[in-house]
Amino acid sequence: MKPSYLCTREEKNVVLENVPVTGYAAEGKALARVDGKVVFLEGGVVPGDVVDVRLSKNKKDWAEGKATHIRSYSPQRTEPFCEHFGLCGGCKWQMLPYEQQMAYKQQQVEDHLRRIGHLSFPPLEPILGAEHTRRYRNKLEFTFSNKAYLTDAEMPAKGEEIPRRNALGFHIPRLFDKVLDINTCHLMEEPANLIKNTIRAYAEKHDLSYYDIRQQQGWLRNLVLRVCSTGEVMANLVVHHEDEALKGLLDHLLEQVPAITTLLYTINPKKNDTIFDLEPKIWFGKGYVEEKLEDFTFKIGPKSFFQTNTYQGEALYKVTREFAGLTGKETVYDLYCGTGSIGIFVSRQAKKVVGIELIKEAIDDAKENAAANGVANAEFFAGDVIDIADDAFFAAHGAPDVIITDPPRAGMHEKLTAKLLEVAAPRIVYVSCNPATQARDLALLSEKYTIERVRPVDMFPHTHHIENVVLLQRKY
Ligand SMILES: C[S@@+](CC[C@H](N)C(=O)[O-])C[C@H]1O[C@@H](n2cnc3c(N)ncnc32)[C@H](O)[C@@H]1O
Repeated sequence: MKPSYLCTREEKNVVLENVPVTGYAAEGKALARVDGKVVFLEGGVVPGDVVDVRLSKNKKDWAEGKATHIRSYSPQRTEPFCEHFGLCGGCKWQMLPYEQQMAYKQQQVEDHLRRIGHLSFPPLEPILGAEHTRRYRNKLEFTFSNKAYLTDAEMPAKGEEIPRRNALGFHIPRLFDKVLDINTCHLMEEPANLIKNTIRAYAEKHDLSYYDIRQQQGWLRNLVLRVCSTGEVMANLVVHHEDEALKGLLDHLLEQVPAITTLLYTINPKKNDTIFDLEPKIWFGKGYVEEKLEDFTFKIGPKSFFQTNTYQGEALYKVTREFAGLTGKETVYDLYCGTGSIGIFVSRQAKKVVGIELIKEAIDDAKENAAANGVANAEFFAGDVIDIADDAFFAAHGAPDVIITDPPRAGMHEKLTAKLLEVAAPRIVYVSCNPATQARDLALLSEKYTIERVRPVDMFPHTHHIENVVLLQRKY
């Protein structure tokens, strides 16, 4: 049967054979076209592969499925570097050479601006790639589970009992209680793996229980690590309850890993793993670490937000500052400012910086970071940007010359884009971690603005994620 016939019917579980993969779509899904219909593909395939696909969704204009068999491999492919490739949810693009990953990311930004935003824009400036393509994250969170994910090869025959194994690693996407045991992760500098493996060896030797999230039983829950470019290392061990085993474990860890500069533990008796509403306790050290962007120092506590790739974070902020075109005379608004890092980074080139952020603790950090860096021309305000940035606020703090906006993945609220059109600052620099919502927002802003510059920045090599910076200039 010809694939085209199968694909034109709206049936699920259809298998298409010999499908050439042609590109990437949003969210890192590979893409094929079968008889004019777009097919989104999962299953670790890359453009140039020819695959068989089992469809899980089959609509009139598009379908979705998983590659069940790779008939021929793309010449673009390269050998993945990680032993956990294919199971772990991170570094999914490592079978593509880095140059190729960047080309796809750049293409994706361009496609979104064109197809979603229907925008006119100048040629994109070359994507700013990373020098550190591995071990680039300053934060990682590992999970303990008494239910290790078992590969097909490890699964017993039908009818036999499924063996139980402990795991310390990452959640398997879409399987909330299954954790993939990670031996070596390539996302963070050492001593990240050493810390993780030291704790695991001690826990196994002393028979310490790993948490069972379904049964709500067990002791060891999470391990949050920060390894900073400054050399500082913070570990926060999350356990279910106070226990006498804690002292032995933490002291052993400090002895084995002298590079740890601060060690904390957090008691989490809750059903879920979030620790933002819990108070970590300091076991050793000052209780926080410091990161540097140029010569600015940022204090990072166990609950603080900070760009997870310090090197590319700095690169992103440099592009943002360059696009802002500051001369020292401008009033700059930093919307969605987090812990104020962009605002602080541009403060020396601005007359004044005004930051707005939803999370109060982040604003507390922003104020502290500004003071610690001797930044006296920045003010930070906590609250929803839609509520705060009203006429009275702009009147009180001054008409903006430049607005920098860095919203979460969902992009800006329509009310905010409407407000930005009303305020009509001469320049807007839009930093985005989701070019799809950015393109949507830019289309609204195009009523009064033209796109002057576009530059993608790669913050997360080997993933499909992409950051994009756009400079908008008021038309009149
Ligand atoms: C992509 S982060 C940007 C952080 C910051 N610019 C940086 O570079 O570290 C988006 C931020 O927007 C904040 N946020 C989300 N919704 C918001 C809202 N409605 N009003 C103000 N801030 C919001 C989040 O808490 C988060 O800190």
